[in-house]
Amino acid sequence: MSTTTQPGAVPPASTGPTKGTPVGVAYRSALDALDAPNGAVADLPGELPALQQPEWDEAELAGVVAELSALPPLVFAGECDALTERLAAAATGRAFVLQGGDCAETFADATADSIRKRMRTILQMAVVLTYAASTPVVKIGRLAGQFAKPRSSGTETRDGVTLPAYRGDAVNDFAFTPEARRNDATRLLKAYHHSASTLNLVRAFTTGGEADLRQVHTWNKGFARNAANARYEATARDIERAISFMEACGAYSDELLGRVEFYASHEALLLPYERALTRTDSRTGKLYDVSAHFLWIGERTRQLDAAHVDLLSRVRNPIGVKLGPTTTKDEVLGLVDKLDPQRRPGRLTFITRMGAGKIRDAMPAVVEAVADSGAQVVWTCDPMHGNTITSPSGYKTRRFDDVIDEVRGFFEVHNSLGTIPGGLHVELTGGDVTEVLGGHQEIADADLSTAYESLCDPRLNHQQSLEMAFLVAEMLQERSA
Ligand SMILES: O=C[C@H](O)[C@H](O)COP(=O)(O)O
Ligand SMILES: C=C(OP(=O)(O)O)C(=O)O
Repeated sequence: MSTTTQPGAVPPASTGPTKGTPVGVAYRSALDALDAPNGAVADLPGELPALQQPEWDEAELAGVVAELSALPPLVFAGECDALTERLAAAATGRAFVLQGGDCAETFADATADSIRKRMRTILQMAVVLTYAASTPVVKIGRLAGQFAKPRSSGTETRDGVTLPAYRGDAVNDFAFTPEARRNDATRLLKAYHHSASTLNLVRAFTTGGEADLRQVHTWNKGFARNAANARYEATARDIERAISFMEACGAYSDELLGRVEFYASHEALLLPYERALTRTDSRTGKLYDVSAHFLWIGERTRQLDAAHVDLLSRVRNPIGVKLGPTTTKDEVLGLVDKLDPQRRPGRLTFITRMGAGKIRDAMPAVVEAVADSGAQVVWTCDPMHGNTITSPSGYKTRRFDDVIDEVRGFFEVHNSLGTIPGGLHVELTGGDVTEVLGGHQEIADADLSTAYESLCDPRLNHQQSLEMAFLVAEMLQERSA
C-alpha cells in the first residue's frame, strides 16, 4: 500500500498508530494554584500524571500562559450555569442534547462560511428532533475551541520518515515537515483568538436573526439538493405553518422566536491552556473554566488520579467524560464521586462511545451502577469514536450504518433499563465532504478521496447529518411516547 499525504489517509498498518501509546508529563504547579473543590483546601494534589500533553519549549510556554491568563474570558460563568440547568432537564428526559461539530477545528476553516454552515447544520438537526419529538433540544457546538487532539501514537511515519503526530492546530501544523510538526506554544494564543472570533460570530448568528425560527427555511440555503434536504424542506414548511398559526393567535413574540441558546464546547485536553482560562467568578467566588461553556475529558485522559479529572473537578462548568467499551463500574462510580460529589443535576454528562458491536453488552452494567449511586447524570451517545475503521484504500473512516446502529443500541439499553437516553454527540460538518461511508449517497471506499478534508477523524457531511437527525427523531419519539 502506498502512503499518501492527504488528510484522513492513514499510514500503512505496520507504521500506523499504536493504541494506548500515551504522551505524558507530570503536571503540578498550575494545578496547585487552584482552589481545592468544595472549599477543602487541605487536599491539594502533588504531582499528577497528565497524559497526551505535548512537550513544549518551557520558556515559550510560560510567556504564552502569562499572556493567556491576562486575556478576557471567552464565556460568562452565568451562561455555564444556564447550560447546567438545561442539562439537568436532559437528565430527566425533559430535553435532549445535541452536541456536534468538527473532530478538529482548524484555524484556516474558522471562516464565516464554514462557521455558518456548521451552525445551520446543527440548527437544522435540532429543529428536526424538536419537531418530531416535541422535546426541547439543548444545542452545543464542538466549536470555538476544539483545536487539540489526543492521539493513539506520538509519532507518524510516512515513506520511512517519522515525525511527531499532528495534535491539532493549537499544538502544531498538519503539513508533514519537521518544522510544521514542531510543538509551538504560541499556537495556544492563536487558538484563543480563533475561538474568540468564532464565538463572536456564533453569538451574532444566534441573537441577530440568523437563527430566528422563522428562518427555518433559509437554513437549508447553500446546501446541495438531495433527499434529506427535501425531507427537511417539508418539515420546515410544517413548522412555518405552525408558527404562522401561533403568531396569528398572538402566542409568539420576537423574544421567543428570534434567538436561540447555543453553547460552545471542546475537549479540555491542553492543561496549560485550560488552566490559564480558569478564573474565579466575581459573582460567586467559584472557579470556572471560561474557555467554553462545556468541557469534556476524553477516553484517553479520564484516569481518576490524574490531572485532567483533577482540573475539571475544581471548576463549576457542566462537564462531560467519554466512556469507552472497557469502562468498569468502579471507574464510573469513582468519576461520579470525584466530579459530582454534590450530585448536582446537569453537572455531569457521560458520553458513551463504545462501538455498535459492543454497546449493548458493555453499557448496561455501567448505567445501572450510576443509577444505583443516585447521581442524576446526562447520558449521551457518541456513535463515532467506537466505530472508526481503516478502509481498504487506507482512509480512516466510519460506516454510517454502524453509527446509526450504535445510537439504536444506546436507546435500546436505556429503554430496557428505564433510564434516560439524553442526547447525541457527533462529529459533523456543514460541507459536502466524503469521509463517512454509506448514507443515502452510498459513499463507497472509492469515493472517500473525492472530498476527504478532516485532518483527524471522519465527519458526517451535511446530508448524512440530516439523515441521522430524522432517524434519531424516530427513536426519540419512541422515548417520549
Ligand atoms: O478524535 C479522537 C482522537 O483524537 C482520534 O480518534 C485519535 O486518532 P488516532 O488513533 O489516529 O491517533
Ligand atoms: C478524542 C475524542 O474522543 P474520545 O476521547 O472518545 O476518543 C473526541 O471526541 O475528539
